[in-house]
Amino acid sequence: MTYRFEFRLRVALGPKGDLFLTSRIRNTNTDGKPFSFTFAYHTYFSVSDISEVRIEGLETMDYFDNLKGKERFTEQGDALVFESEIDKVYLDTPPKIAIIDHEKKRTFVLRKDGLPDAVVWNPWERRSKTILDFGDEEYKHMLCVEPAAVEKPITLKPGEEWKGRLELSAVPSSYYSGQLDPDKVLHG
Ligand SMILES: O=P(O)(O)OC[C@H]1O[C@@H](O)[C@H](O)[C@@H](O)[C@@H]1O
Repeated sequence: MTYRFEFRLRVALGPKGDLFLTSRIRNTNTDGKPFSFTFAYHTYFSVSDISEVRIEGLETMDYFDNLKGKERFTEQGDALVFESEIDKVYLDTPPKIAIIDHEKKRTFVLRKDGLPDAVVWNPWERRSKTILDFGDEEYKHMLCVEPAAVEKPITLKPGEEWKGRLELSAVPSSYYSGQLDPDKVLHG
């Protein structure tokens, strides 16, 4: 089935280097029909060493595990850490998520709106080798955290518009330096 829609992406850089991405999708069907879609910003973050980074903001969240037949689980531990392939869709996530890179003394802060879910993906060693445009060792230095609307597709009637906003900031500090209170990052 084909649909007419308009997609607008606004990319803006703030004075401190913050990146603002605003997507707008409008149903421009002339036949009166609604349409549904899912959406994700496939944002790849550069990290020092995947085994040393952690994500705060997703602990205790429910997720679908794409590596286990999309079964639903609940995250138990503290911050998320990584030691093998991951492809999970976290559901109803908070508006702020932090990727803490202790070695680089840098934290990425994601602020999102209109994007309830968050995909977390790293192909790790074995799968990396099957991805043509992905170097065999690159998985060590990247992490995808993708603000998304995937669990519940968005449905737009003709004329209706959806907006999904993402703000990315890199904070030149670390959790341990004391300059960055994780609680303030996530809830401030
Ligand atoms: O290569 P892309 O489009 O950035 O996608 C990478 C990954 O993105 C994730 O959203 C998917 O859950 C993975 O299965 C996928 O492989």
